[in-house]
Amino acid sequence: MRIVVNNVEKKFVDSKKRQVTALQNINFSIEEQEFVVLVGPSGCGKSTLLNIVGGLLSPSSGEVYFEGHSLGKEPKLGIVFQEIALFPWRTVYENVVFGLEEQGASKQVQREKGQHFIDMVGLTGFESAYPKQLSGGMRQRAGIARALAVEPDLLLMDEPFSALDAQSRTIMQEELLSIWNRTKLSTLYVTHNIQEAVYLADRVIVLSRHPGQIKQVIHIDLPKTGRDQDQHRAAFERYADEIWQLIRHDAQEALKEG
Ligand SMILES: Nc1ncnc2c1ncn2[C@@H]1O[C@H](COP(=O)(O)OP(=O)(O)OP(=O)(O)O)[C@@H](O)[C@H]1O
Repeated sequence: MRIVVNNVEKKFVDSKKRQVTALQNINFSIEEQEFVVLVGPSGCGKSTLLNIVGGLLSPSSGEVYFEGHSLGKEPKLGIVFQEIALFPWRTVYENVVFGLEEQGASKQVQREKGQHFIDMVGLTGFESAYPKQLSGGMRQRAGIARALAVEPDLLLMDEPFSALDAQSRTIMQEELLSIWNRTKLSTLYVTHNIQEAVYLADRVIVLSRHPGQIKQVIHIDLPKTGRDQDQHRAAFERYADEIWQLIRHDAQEALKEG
């Protein structure tokens, strides 16, 4: 399935009743089994765009559609946010199977799929733990398992590791890539971390701000595994530098505006 974002524009009214154009003229697609990363400075509209693709916000104009999707059947989405919205009163297992329950899956299907994805994210043995008993990284793993459990057509991730310390973040990036290599889910991933974008993406979409527009699209022509190995270091840094040069000015402006 292919996800098409066609001429999307989003306007908000700010606290001073002024109209703000958060996104303008946004056109791109996410191909089947493609990992697309949206990158850009603070306030460029990354989260707004992800929420529009996920149907959580409506565009002011334009549309998002799922090509090759059977009519009458809603596409399934898996969403992972920065602050994982796990239910505190549910165990890891109960959180992971939440979407399956909503879909009306049988208890047996819930058990099989729930355990499969708990194992996949490395939480075997923590099925009965409650979110408050887990580290930040483990909570994100549970959130990812919950998103994967519904076997989504599209996985949406909004800065899923930004609240983690640097080491946990690196480990989670590696694990996400390994999970992705097994599931090959079409993914839209938001970050303002350039290294993360180059490490994960098939394609990086760089947004500019005021209004948020697509500044450039960069294909990362590196193998999907081992991008951090020595032989790819020079190319990796070239991509990272190219993206930084595109963002630099906007990032400085964003900083001045606080
Ligand atoms: N509900 C809202 N009402 C008014 N303005 C909004 C609303 N949501 C977002 N905006 C504005 O739209 C623009 C884009 O915001 P958005 O949160 O999508 O950016 P972002 O790139 O995800 O930022 P960050 O990296 O800081 O999370 C900003 O100028 C923001 O202030």
